[in-house]
Amino acid sequence: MTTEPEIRKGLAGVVVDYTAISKVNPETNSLLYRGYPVQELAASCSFEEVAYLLWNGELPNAEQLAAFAADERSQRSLDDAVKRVIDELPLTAHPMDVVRTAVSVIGALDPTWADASPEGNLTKSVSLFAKLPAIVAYDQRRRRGLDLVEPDAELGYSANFLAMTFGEVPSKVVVDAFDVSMILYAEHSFNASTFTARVVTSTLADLYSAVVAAIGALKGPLHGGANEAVMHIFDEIGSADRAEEWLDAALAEKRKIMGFGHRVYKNGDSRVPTMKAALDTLIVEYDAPELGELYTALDDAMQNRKAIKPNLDYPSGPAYRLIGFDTEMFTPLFVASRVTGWTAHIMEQLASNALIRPLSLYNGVPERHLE
Ligand SMILES: CC(=O)SCCNC(=O)CCNC(=O)[C@H](O)C(C)(C)COP(=O)(O)OP(=O)(O)OC[C@H]1O[C@@H](n2cnc3c(N)ncnc32)[C@H](O)[C@@H]1OP(=O)(O)O
Ligand SMILES: O=C([O-])CC(=O)C(=O)O
Repeated sequence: MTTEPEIRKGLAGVVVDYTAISKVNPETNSLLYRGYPVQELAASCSFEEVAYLLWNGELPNAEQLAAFAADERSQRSLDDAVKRVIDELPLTAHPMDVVRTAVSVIGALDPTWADASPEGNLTKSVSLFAKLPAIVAYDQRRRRGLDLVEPDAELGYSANFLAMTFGEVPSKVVVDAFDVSMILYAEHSFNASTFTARVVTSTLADLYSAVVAAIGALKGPLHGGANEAVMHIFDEIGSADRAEEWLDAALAEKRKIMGFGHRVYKNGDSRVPTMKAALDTLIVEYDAPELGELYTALDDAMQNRKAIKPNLDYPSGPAYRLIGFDTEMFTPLFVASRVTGWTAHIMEQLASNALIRPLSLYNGVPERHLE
């Protein structure tokens, strides 16, 4: 008698490989990047330092950081060919499609695309890290009928990102909150988009192909697209006093409440308290208490009805709204951050590669033959 193999839908609970990049521990509700708690990194480091850590395994010393920052700052501008392609894309294209296309064009223009050595892939990773803010900022501005703002090599990553988007550097509170969001979004083990990048890499396709595929996976509302979807929900609800009534109707319709729930964390996402604290600073900065009230009202109602905790997308959506980004730009912001984690995983996959090719159990029509 043959026993049927166990099928784990969605690979839930399946451990597929080792990683030394990050550890998600739902029991202790913690997240470590290269051994460091992400909360400590968010409190004491810049996003540039965290990117360096993810790629190199150690935090940079002052000299290494200066060299890394100079390298990043020198690569922030977009090639004219990339700008032209972005200009050609209609405004009906979702900003994630614009980012995906722009990264694809950058890959096609890179004559060293096939160099998959660790040095070659690190060079490509830093280049994408440096250019993604320009892509996102340019797309945000063109949607508002505004011209591109050139990068400023005097500014750090987040201050420059915001200056390229809004034409000026906002207050330190805003830059710091944005930087914290970039750090928190950077890496999260074998999530769907990172696993996608690893699957593509496992075929020995190039880094750009893996990143483009990962962007596609991140777009969906069950993954990165949830930060955008949270804001649509907030707009539907309108104000805190309507949250319970809205939630009951949504649950009665069997809707998934975006920004809540997680495949790995069942007792709350380790990053939420840090991002909620950053959101709170923005609520004060922009004098927007009603947004905080709505946040709390929906969260409280969700705990009463379903006891499902918020994930990182729940506080980051309203934070990006307050900073001034259009809602559909939120997931591209996630891309700008997660490109660090994706590329670290691409290099880790290549360092000990095995083609990723699981099995399936056939349940179609039995064997049959042409007459
Ligand atoms: C940065 C990130 O990518 S974090 C994730 C962002 N995604 C979201 O916020 C989308 C909303 N959340 C969800 O859809 C889910 O919680 C996921 C996809 C994130 C995780 O889902 P899974 O691990 O597959 O859990 P699953 O979907 O099986 O949920 C288990 C139960 O909780 C319910 N549930 C889970 N999340 C939610 C939610 N957000 N709203 C309503 N019910 C939910 C499910 O309906 C299911 O109920 P059932 O057992 O009665 O059918
Ligand atoms: O880990 C996951 O499944 C989703 C997530 O939170 C992330 O990618 O940051």
